Amino acid sequence: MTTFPLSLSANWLSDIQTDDLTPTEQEWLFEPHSLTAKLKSKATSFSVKVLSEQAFNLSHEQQQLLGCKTSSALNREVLLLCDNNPMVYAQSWLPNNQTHNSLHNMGERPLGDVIFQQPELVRQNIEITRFDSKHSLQNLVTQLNLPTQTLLGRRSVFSLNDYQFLVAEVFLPGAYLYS
Ligand SMILES: C=C(O[C@@H]1C=C(C(=O)O)C=C[C@H]1O)C(=O)O
Repeated sequence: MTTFPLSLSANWLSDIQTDDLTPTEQEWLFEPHSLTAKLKSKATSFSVKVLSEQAFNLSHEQQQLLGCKTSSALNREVLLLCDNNPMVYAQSWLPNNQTHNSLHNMGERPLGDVIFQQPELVRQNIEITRFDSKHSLQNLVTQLNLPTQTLLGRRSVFSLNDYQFLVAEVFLPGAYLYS
């Protein structure tokens, strides 16, 4: 039985040694625009499977990352699928805010299709990490019948005017980034 939210506890680095990454890994990890759009450009069909969407308090680290006084947030966890193959596990943290609940209850619409349409969107720096074969994330990989392997992930804080939210993405085995 999977308990959400999944832990993405890791050593997130904003200055990872890029010479440890292949050009393809760098291309995907540092993609500044919508990952949804990039995946759609590679696939015949694209879909979002919502794994969990729930009210959940931000951790102290997340509150610091977001400069957020409140801890209450909406946690959203999805799979992004290309041609019905799960490519990315994404976890977003949307602080509760009277003015910005437009990103709540997105259902199977990808966040990226909404936020990248907004000219005021600002993406702060992208942090990268690796999840080794012992990380608890591998339970999801096994449930998806995918092979255990070291996984690459990225996360960044986005701002829409004075509203900050956190998006993390983990590239699953078989993702284009590993090709
Ligand atoms: C932020 C984006 O939205 C994508 C879609 C998400 C969702 O629907 O929950 C979450 C993270 C992203 O992979 C993007 O396309 O870059």
